[in-house]
Amino acid sequence: MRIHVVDHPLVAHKLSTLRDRRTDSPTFRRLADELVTLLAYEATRGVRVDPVAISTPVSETTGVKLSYPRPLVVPILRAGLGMLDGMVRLLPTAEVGFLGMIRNEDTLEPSTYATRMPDDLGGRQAYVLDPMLATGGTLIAATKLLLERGALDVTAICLLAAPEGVEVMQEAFADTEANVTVVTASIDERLNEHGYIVPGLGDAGDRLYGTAG
Ligand SMILES: O=P(O)(O)OC[C@H]1O[C@H](OP(=O)(O)OP(=O)(O)O)[C@H](O)[C@@H]1O
Ligand SMILES: O=c1cc[nH]c(=O)[nH]1
Ligand SMILES: [Mg+2]
Repeated sequence: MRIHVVDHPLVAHKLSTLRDRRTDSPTFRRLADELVTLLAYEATRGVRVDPVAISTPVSETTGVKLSYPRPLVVPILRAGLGMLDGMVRLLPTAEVGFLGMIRNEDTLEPSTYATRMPDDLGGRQAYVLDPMLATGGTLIAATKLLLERGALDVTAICLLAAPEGVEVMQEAFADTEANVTVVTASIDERLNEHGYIVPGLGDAGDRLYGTAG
């Protein structure tokens, strides 16, 4: 598995405001949207394109267009939904599939409560959206499901990652032939005893949707 930390002052600036506990939900949503577009620029570096002949007003030349089959974008509900608009702004022709997953607050084990995407992902490049890679349980399960359905490669865009989650992802996909990549704005210090990323940003879903109580 490949991990890419996007090192850019604009990303660091937006992430700092996102982390701040005083940032309200509307601002949090806007920043998450802006950040995913910046991360997606790096994450799509390997998106497949085909050559295409074009005529400019001056001459004939060769350009490129996205290959078929189209890329598949998969937000992991609920928090990943806050990253969807920012992603499809960059890849407007992508197909979108949905995975609803929640991790148990006591065991930290993920469970899947909704799956809505093509059964056959043969030849598809998949982009998973989830703001938080914590223990890694959720992203491992999502990536396995996509690879089992035939995805050519899986690129996850996570706003934040914990070192523990990165390590288990690396172990889980060490022998996988398909390319698995995680693109993130930061690898934080650690997980706390509740499985939350430190310093992190708290519960991404609660902060996006105003359910923090
Ligand atoms: O790496 P892990 O330890 O598996 O944790 C990460 C998961 O936890 C959060 O979702 P959550 O279960 O809070 O669901 P939500 O998006 O509905 O809030 C987050 O959005 C990831 O999906
Ligand atoms: O820090 C964390 C860990 C998991 N899920 C979150 O929303 N935040
Ligand atoms: Mg949550």
